[in-house]
Amino acid sequence: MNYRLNELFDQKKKESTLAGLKKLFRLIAHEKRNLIVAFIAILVNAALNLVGPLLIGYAIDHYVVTKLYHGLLVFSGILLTMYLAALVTSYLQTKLMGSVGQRMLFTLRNAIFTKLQQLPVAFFNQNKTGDLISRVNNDTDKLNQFFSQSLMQFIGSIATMMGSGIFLLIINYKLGAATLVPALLILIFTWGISPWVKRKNAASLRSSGSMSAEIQESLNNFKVIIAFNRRDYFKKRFSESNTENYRASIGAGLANTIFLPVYGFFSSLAQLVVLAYGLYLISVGEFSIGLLVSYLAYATNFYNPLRQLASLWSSFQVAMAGWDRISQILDLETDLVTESSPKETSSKSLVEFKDIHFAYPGGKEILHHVNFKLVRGKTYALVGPTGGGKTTTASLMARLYDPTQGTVVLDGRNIKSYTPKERSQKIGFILQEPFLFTGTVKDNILYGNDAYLDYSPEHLATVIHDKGLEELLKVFDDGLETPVLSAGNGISLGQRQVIAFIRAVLRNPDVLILDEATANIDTVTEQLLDKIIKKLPSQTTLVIIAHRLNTIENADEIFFINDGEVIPAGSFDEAVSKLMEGKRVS
Ligand SMILES: Nc1ncnc2c1ncn2[C@@H]1O[C@H](COP(=O)(O)OP(=O)(O)OP(=O)(O)O)[C@@H](O)[C@H]1O
Repeated sequence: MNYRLNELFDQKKKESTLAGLKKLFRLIAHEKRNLIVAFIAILVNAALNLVGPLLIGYAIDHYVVTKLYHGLLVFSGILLTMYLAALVTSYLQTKLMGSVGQRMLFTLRNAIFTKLQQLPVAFFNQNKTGDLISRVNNDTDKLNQFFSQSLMQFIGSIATMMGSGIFLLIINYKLGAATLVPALLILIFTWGISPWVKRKNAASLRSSGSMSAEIQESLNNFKVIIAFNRRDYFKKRFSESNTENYRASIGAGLANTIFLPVYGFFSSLAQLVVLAYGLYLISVGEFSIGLLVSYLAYATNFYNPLRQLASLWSSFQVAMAGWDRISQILDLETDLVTESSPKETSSKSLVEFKDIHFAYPGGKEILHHVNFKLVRGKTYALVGPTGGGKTTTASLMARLYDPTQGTVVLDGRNIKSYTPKERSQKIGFILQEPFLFTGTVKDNILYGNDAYLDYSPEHLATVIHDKGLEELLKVFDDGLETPVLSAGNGISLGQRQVIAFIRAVLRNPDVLILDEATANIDTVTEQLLDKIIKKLPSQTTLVIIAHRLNTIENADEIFFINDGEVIPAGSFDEAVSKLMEGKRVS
C-alpha cells in the first residue's frame, strides 16, 4: 500500500473547504458549548458596536442641532454603558476561544500521535520523520492560532459587516446600494484568488516539512557526516531546501498580503461614494447631516472589518492548508487490520509460514514460495548473505508487514487474528539497532513491560535476579539508574542491545527473535547472554539471525535464506557436513 503522504496529497481529489471544516468540527464536537457561548458573546458585541453610530446620528440631529445639551449627556451615558458591555463580551470570547484553541491543539496532537502509532512500519519507511514532526507541531499550531486568535474576530467582523450593510440599506437604500458596490467587487476578487492563496500556503507548509526532514536527517547522521567529511554535501542539500522554503514562504507571504491593498483601495472608494453622493442628497434635501455622520460611521464599520477580514482570510487559508496536511494522516488506515474471526488452523507448530510471498511496497518480490515450521522450545538460526531476506522473514513473523500472498500462522491461528497487544506479548523482537528513549536504563527496560511498572525496586530486583539478568546490568555504571540520553546516543550499541535483550526477556515471549543481537557485544557479555537464554522457559522458541558461526552452534535447526528462498539445513553439524560434502546451500 502507498503511504507516501506527499504523493497521496497530489493524487487525491482536493476536499472542499466546507467539507474540511465539517470534519474539523466533528473532531472538536465536545467544545460545542464553549463555541456557542463565544459565538453569542461576539454577536452581542457586534450588535452593541453597531447601535453606536445610529445613536450618535440621532443625538446630532435631535440634541446638537437643537442645542438640547441635557439629552446629549444622557446619550453619552447610554453610549458609555454600551461600550463597557462590549468590552465585557469581547473579553469573554477572547478568554473562551483562547482555551478552546489550546484544547484543540492538545486533541489534534493526541489524535495524530494515536494514528501514527496505529500505522504500519511501511508508513514510516515511506515518509520522512522530519516532515511528520512538522505536521504534528507546526501544522496543528497554525490551526490553533486561527482558532484562538482569529475565528471569533472573523465571525465578529462578518456580523459587524452584515449589520452595517443592513443599516446602510435601511437608512437610504440608494446610497446604501452605491456604497456596497465596491464590496461586491472585493467579494468576487477574494473568491477568485482563494484557491491560489490556499495552494501557495500548502506549498509553504510542505516545503517547511521537507526542510524539517532535511534537518532531522543531518542531525541523526551527524557522526557519519563528520567522519566522512560530508559537511559540504549536507550544507548544499540544506541550502537547497532552505532556498525552496524561502521561495515558497515568499509566495505564501505575497498571496496572504495581496488582499490588504486591494481591500484598502475599495474601502476608500466606498468612503468617496458616500461623501459625494451623501452631500448631493443633503443639497437636494433628501438627507440630514446627522444621518450622513451615522452613514460614514457605518461605511467605516462595514469596510474596516472587511479589511480585517483580508488578513483573517489569509490566516484561515493557512489554517486550512495545515488542516489538510493533518487530515491526510488522520484519514490513513492501516492495512494491518486485526481480522475479527480467529480461525483455528490445523498447525501444531508455534510459527508456520504457509506459501509466503513478499515484496516491499513498490519493490520486487523478496521472498518466494516460503514454507517452514518452528516448534515450541527449539532454537532456530537464520543465516545467509547480506540482503538475502533474513530480517524480512523475521519481520513477517512479528507482523511488521503482511505477506503479499500466503499465511503466517502463530500458535494455531492466522497471525492477522491477534490484536497488536496479544501479538507483542507472544513475540519479542530485538532489532539490529534497538530503539531507546531518553530516561534511565530502567525506564527503557520497562518500556512495553507494563506488568512490571508497579513493582517496587526490591520486587523488580528479585525478578531480574531470578532471570539471571543481574550480571548483565554490570555493563552500566549505575545499573538500572544509568541515564540514557536522547535516542540512546550516549551509550554504546552493545549496551543498547543489552537493554533490548533484557527488555525482551522480561516479557517471557513465546518466540524471541534476535536480529544480529550479539554483533556488537564482547565475548564475555555474549557468554552471559547465552547463559540467560539457556535459563529461558523451556518452551520459548528462539530465532537467531547471525553471521557469526559461534552464535548459531547451538541451534536445533538452521535455515539458509538466500535469493528469496528459505532452505532448511538441519542442525549445525548437519549443515557443516553438508558444506563439507560440497553441497551448495547458500
Ligand atoms: N524497508 C524496505 N523497503 C524496501 N526494500 C527493503 C526494505 N528492507 C529491506 N529491503 C530489501 O529486501 C531485501 C532483503 O533485506 P533484508 O534486510 O531482509 O536482508 P538480510 O538478509 O536481513 O540482510 P542483512 O544480513 O544485511 O541484515 C534486500 O534486497 C533489501 O534491499
